[in-house]
Amino acid sequence: MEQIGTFAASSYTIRDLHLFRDIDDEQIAQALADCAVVRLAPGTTVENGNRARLYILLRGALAVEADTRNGMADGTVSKILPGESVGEQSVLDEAANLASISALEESELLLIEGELVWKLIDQSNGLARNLLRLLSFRIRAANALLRRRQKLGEFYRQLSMNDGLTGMYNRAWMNDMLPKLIATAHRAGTPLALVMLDLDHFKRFNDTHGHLAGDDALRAAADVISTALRPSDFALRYGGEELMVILPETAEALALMVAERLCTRMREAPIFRDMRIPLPHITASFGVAMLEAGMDDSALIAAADAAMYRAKEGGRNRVAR
Ligand SMILES: Nc1nc2c(ncn2[C@@H]2O[C@H](COP(=O)(O)OP(=O)(O)OP(=O)(O)O)[C@@H](O)[C@H]2O)c(=O)[nH]1
Repeated sequence: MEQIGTFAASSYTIRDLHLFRDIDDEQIAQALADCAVVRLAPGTTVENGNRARLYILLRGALAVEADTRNGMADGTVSKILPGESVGEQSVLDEAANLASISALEESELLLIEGELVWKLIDQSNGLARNLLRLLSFRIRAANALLRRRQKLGEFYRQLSMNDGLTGMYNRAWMNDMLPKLIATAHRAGTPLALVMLDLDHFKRFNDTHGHLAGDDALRAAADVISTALRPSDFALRYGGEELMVILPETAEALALMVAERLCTRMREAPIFRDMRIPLPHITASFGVAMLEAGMDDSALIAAADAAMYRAKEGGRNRVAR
């Protein structure tokens, strides 16, 4: 960063500076006359000497990266073009500018010390108004960025909580949610039922019709389950061909009825590899377990799993408890 002269001695005028737009004030031009104009070689960084300063780009282009020291930096880089300014917030905060400002190409900047900016604000309503406009624009842009990030975060969170093949919740979701649902049930003293189901002879289905047809069958099974539940129930893919249904506030008799209904719909659901040739129906074995006093998630899952194996042993395509 090399000082090449002063603003008065340069070929630039106050009209080149967006912050001073519509301010026709001779006094301001005079106040800026002695401000340094510096040149930055491409790739070099502004040395702000830990001061609050306003930089206005006169020529070239700058990249501004948010503060890299306070842990808030996330790689967002803004591009600054001629006439635009950097550092107005640090001047208003009277704090050193912690953003990293570097030249994308050979650039010239006007450097205005923080104290002078304050003096100019006292002198000119126009400057104060322009600064407010600029800050309001920055706040709006920052809010929009935040909203976009929130949406993206939510999108990735959902992606990590859902199974790619069936779209159902996955094991990660269950690890997070089942303990919470169990804690709520224990606290409120309401019943909670867990249904574990495993597709029958699925290895044979895969071996006979191919793995892609197996995937279709799994999707069909997920559809049967997901569409047959109340909005307050949850369905997820527990593992390979094992699915799970969580029924909060559901007593045993009702849970058994729900499981029977799912079992019937499963054996009746059509499965299509393509639209011409429907594949054989699939069935599943269902195990129902009720949350008992002192039970945690592992114990409840183990109980549902044991019930599901009883359904397998009992001949499959059935519900056991
Ligand atoms: N197509 C497909 N198959 C899967 C997927 N996940 C697990 N499987 C298959 O599911 C089959 C499960 O087989 P087993 O555990 O032997 O059980 P099964 O043949 O269903 O027999 P039973 O459970 O005793 O009725 C295996 O062949 C797995 O490859 C998947 O995402 N897609």
